[in-house]
Amino acid sequence: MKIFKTEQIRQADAYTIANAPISSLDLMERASNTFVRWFCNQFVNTRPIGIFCGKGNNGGDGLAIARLLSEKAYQVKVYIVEHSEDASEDFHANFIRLENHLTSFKIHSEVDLPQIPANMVIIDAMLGSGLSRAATGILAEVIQKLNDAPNKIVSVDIASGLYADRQNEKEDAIIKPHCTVSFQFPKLAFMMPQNAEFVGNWFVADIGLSENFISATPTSYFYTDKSEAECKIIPRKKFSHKGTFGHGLILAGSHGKMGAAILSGRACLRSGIGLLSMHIPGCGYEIMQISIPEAMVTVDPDHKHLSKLPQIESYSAIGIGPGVGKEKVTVQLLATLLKQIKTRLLIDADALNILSENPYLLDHLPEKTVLTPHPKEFQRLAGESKNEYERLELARDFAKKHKVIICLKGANTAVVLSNGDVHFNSTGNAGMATGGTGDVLTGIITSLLAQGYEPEDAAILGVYQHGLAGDKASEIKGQSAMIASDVIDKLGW
Ligand SMILES: NC(=O)C1=CN([C@@H]2O[C@H](COP(=O)(O)OP(=O)(O)OC[C@H]3O[C@@H](n4cnc5c(N)ncnc54)[C@H](O)[C@@H]3O)[C@@H](O)[C@H]2O)[C@@H](O)CC1
Ligand SMILES: Nc1ncnc2c1ncn2[C@@H]1O[C@H](COP(=O)(O)OP(=O)(O)O)[C@@H](O)[C@H]1O
Ligand SMILES: [K+]
Repeated sequence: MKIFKTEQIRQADAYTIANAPISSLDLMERASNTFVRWFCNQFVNTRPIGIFCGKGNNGGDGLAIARLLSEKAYQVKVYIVEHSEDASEDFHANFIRLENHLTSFKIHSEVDLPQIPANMVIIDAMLGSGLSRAATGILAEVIQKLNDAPNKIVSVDIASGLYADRQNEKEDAIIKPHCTVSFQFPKLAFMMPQNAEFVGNWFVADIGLSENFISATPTSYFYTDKSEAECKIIPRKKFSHKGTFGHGLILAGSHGKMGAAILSGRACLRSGIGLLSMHIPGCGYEIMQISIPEAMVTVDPDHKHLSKLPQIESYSAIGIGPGVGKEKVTVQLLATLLKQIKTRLLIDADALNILSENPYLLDHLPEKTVLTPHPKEFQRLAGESKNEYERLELARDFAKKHKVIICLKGANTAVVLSNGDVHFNSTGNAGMATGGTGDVLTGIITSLLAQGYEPEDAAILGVYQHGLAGDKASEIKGQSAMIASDVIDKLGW
């Protein structure tokens, strides 16, 4: 699914109005109807509804929603926050339509603020994607009051006060909704961890903007949903054999960290690879043979750390990093690997930290190497950033400069391609914030690379499958009890 910036959403709006054709008022009616259909599935009509409207088109939506809900026998109270003398045309039109149904209450100043019954559901339609400056004055006061109340809040299109695609200041007044119903596209703001409390659960309501415009308009931001992930899967053919699915090599583990090697190896085998070899330090030999009988093992001459690169010519993909540490001998091994490698490569964990501490190695990264840093590893690699928008831009610049693919891990992992495109992931949950889940991701993506998936697809699909397995694991174990091995158990499609 594409993610458009505010300006492009406005253009999609205008294009649809001109070409559908449909009047802008009818488009607002359609959007409001879509919202109302969603709302009626969530909330019964015995609960009182309070709709807080601004005076732009977001407020116009609020007025239309008020009328449509009252037609469905909801008890609706409409409050208009008088932040400006002027109102948009469609706000006016909906204000007139509403007059026959309901009286509205104007909020000019703090004294006009209503008492809010505890069971009232609040619909936030004060400011939408037209936000051009921070909410101040009476808007900020209403936002503060609603945030302080215990009531459920549903934001129309986007929380009032939240910029759709740029950074807010810390002190900005922004609604903290329980959920947001966004028109046609998710907003870039929804992908940023720092905005979690200003988004809540979010849903996309298809309001029928022009398909032609959407498909013809380029964007750098995407959201990987089920259908997009599934269409990347290459089916296994009936007469295929283990040679069809590649032979991967994972270099992982050190004394005390053999678990990382085992997790990545198991995940790799559970993701469809034909053959897997593990290169590990001497101390891990028996552990590995017993834990993963399906994997072949090459043993490093060093007992505790990886020090010597094995023969690598025969592998279709190589993954390196989980639990390897940063010993000098391991730095040397990575440098040799970068010089010799001719196949697909994934670099994770301490192997990324080695890159950060030896930046000359970055010049030797093969094109389309997949890097899987968590935020701290990324910071070591690419430097500090003031906020998550800046971090994303830093990742895009880094990926373009070094022609690599970066999986910036976290909720909504951002897969940043070497052309600067960003694919945010839709799966996964906070139960995955536990040691070893990153090693599992290394195994999955290495497996897909070995099977011949293009690195872009291996990264996007691997991240999706990892999160999906995490979601299945959390259904059974719950988020607190699940561990990385549970994620591996739930792999497969
Ligand atoms: N294609 C779409 O996405 C559609 C959008 N619609 C609605 O239209 C909204 C956008 O409407 P508008 O562009 O009128 O903008 P808003 O309703 O978000 O903002 C209203 C007006 O307030 C002013 N304003 C901005 N920031 C302010 C602030 N901090 N304090 C006071 N005033 C401020 C601006 O001049 C803006 O035009 C969307 O969020 C959505 O709810 C729907 O009606 C129909 C279709
Ligand atoms: N809150 C979350 N929601 C979704 N996924 C998460 C969350 N927290 C962590 N994850 C996922 O779990 C993995 C953690 O990786 P990492 O930090 O490298 O762990 P480790 O080094 O212990 O293996 C990443 O793939 C990340 O996207
Ligand atoms: K809103």
